[in-house]
Formats: sequence, C-alpha cells, structure tokens
Amino acid sequence: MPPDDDEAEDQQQPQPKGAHALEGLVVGSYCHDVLLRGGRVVGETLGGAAAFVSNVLDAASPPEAAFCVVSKVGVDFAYASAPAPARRPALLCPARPTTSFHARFSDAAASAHAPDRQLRRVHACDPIYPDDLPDRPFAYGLAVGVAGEVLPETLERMIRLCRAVLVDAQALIRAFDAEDGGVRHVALEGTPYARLLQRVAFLKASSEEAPYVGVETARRRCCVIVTEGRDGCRLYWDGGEARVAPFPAVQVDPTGAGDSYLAGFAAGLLWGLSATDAALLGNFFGAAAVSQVGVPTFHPKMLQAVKRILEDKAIPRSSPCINGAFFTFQRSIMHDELHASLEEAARLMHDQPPPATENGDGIHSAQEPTSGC
Ligand SMILES: Nc1ncnc2c1ncn2[C@@H]1O[C@H](COP(=O)(O)OP(=O)(O)OP(=O)(O)O)[C@@H](O)[C@H]1O
Ligand SMILES: O[C@H]1[C@H](O)[C@@H](O)[C@H](O)[C@@H](O)[C@H]1O
Repeated sequence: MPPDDDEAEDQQQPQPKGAHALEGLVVGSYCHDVLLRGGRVVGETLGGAAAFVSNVLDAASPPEAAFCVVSKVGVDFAYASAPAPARRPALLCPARPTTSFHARFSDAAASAHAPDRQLRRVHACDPIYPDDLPDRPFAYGLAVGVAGEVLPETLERMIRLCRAVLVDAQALIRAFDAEDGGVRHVALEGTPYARLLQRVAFLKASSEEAPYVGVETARRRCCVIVTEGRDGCRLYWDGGEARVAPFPAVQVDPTGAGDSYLAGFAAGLLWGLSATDAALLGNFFGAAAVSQVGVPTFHPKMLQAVKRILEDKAIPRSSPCINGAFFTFQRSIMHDELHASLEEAARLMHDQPPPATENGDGIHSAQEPTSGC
C-alpha cells in the first residue's frame, strides 16, 4: 500500500541497506515452563518467546519470509531433540542453566484482565549481548525476551540491524525478586529502554503491563498494542486508535498467548496487511495458543485455510508495510470479512484430532543444542 501523505498514522522507520526482502530476526530465549495448580505440577512444557514465536512464524509467514532466532539455553535444555518449534538451535551457555519459570495458577476464575498466573523465574540463562546477533541487516526484528535477556544495548543493536523492530513490553519491564524470582513490573519510563522507543515500530503490552508502559506517552513514539485476553486487543498510535475483535477460544493454558499474538501480528504485516488488520491475525494465533497446553500444534487444514485467506486478502507484498519506510494503521474495508473468514478457518482446528507431535506434553530428554543462526 503506498504511503498516504494525508494519514498522520504513517511513521518513518530506519532502513538499513541490503536486508533480505523479508528476513526477520527473533531475539529472546527458550525456557522451561513448570505449570502448577493447587501446589501440584500439572505440566512441564517448552516455553519462552523463541518457541511460541517460531511456531507461529513458521505457520503463518508468507513462503518467502525466512527468520533467524537468537536464543540462549544451558546444557540442561530439555527440548533440543524436539521438532519445531524448538528446532532452531540456541546458543549454548555451558556455565548457566536454561531459563525456567514456575507459573502458579489459581483455581479462581480470573476476569479477562486479571493476572491469571503468578510467575517466578527459577533459573536465568545468560543475557543476549549485541555481539550475539548476526552482523547483517534484517527486514524486521522481534525483541521478545522473557527473563531480562534482551539488554538495552542488544535492543539498540537490533534497531540498527532491522528496518522495523517490534517489541514485547515483557522484555523491557520485568524485574525479578532477588530471593524467590517473583516477577513484577517496573515503569518503562524509568528504564534505559525508554529512549529507544521512538526508533521502535510497535510495542505490545498485555493489559496488566499497559500501566507500566504508559500508553499515552508511548503512543507518541511508536504504535502501542494492548492485548486484552479474551477481549482481543487495541492499537494506539499518534493520532488514532482501533479495537480489534477476538476469536472464540476455550482457554486451557494462557502461556504464550502474547508471544503467539505478536508473531501472528508480524506475519500479518509480512502479508501486507495494515496494522489493524494484522492484529486480527495476532488475535487468531493468541486464541489458538490458549486453547492448548504449551506450544500449540496447528491443524494443517486450518493453516492451509489461513494461507488461502491471506493470499486472497493481502495486498501485494511488494507493499512497504514491514520491509519499507511506512506502516498503515487503519483498518481496511475488508477487515470484518477477514475476521469472518479466519473465524471459519479456526473451526477446522477441531475438524479431526491434530496430528501427534512431541510438543507441549512433557519435558523431553536432554540433548546438546548447537550453534545459533
Ligand atoms: N481466553 C481467550 N480467548 C480468546 N483469545 C484470547 C484469550 N486469551 C488470549 N487471547 C488472545 O491472545 C492475545 C494475547 O493474550 P493476553 O492479553 O492474555 O496476553 P499475555 O497476558 O501477554 O499472555 P501471556 O503472558 O500468557 O503470553 C489476546 O489479545 C487475544 O487475542
Ligand atoms: O514460556 C513463557 C512465555 O514465553 C511467556 O510469554 C512468558 O510470559 C513466560 O515468562 C514464559 O515462561
């Protein structure tokens, strides 16, 4: 879609030369997630944004859009032998354990915006340093740390390497209790990341994180997306905002909804959708994530249907949405139709049992991960 001079919502992005047309750089670690309910372990799953994001980018990106993951794990990493989404190798840190979280769920029914779990970081692998990133340009970057591993200088390097950077606020505003690893949030404005916001394209926060991001200030620097659980999401940019409707889901595990949302959203941009239309794809994959424990498996028929819809609805990908200078934020005239078609596709998820995989159903035997991207 050509940039429209009259639209205040369009925004300039840095443009390193020579980036592969649609190659992405995902920065954030894999982790081990232990799910607890009533003091009992009810699941041990592959986690970390690297896993959830890879899963959705693999599933939903246009065929020509490659991506590379920079993630760190210890020798104890339990999923190295698993198929996608852990098949992208991580950098091995022999001296550190793999990052791990305990997620404690309450039995009480949570409201759409209430915290649905208490998170504790049990182990933390090494941070990801600027030198860990490949020294080449990328069309887009996703800064998706879960345990403080994306350092300010690493985000700055991503901004230099990538034409457009999308950031998950959880990578920037999490603080960890020195004694028990309990996760709390700090105000973004007081962090070294704040000065980088104006060079970021999209910042995604959950409704729990939004007060710490300061939406009204942040939206003047970049487009802010607030995800609202089963209520879908809202986009705020300088001069406009939009609400994007959710997709129905029976939630069994909320873990990874935000990661899956962000990857779906990025895939939507790659297909040439406006930000508000791309948010539909975010909501779609967020809903899919909460419907399964751990990293979700997508039914091939559902994915085929989604790709067909995107091929049909997306504008030609030579458009400068993610790989050029401008983003278009407004919903398109086919927004409601796109929602209806995706809702139809979502039903195929339940058409027949999804194929068996090793994902998300327990910790697998440890194998040594290899080098990075
Ligand atoms: N129960 C649900 N029903 C339908 N869609 C959901 C549900 N929960 C989440 N989603 C989708 O996933 C998106 C992200 O969810 P949410 O706002 O809970 O993120 P989050 O708190 O960052 O998730 P997490 O930290 O667990 O990864 C929502 O915007 C919505 O599109
Ligand atoms: O695996 C999950 C997931 O990546 C979530 O997005 C993050 O909030 C959790 O910390 C992590 O344990």
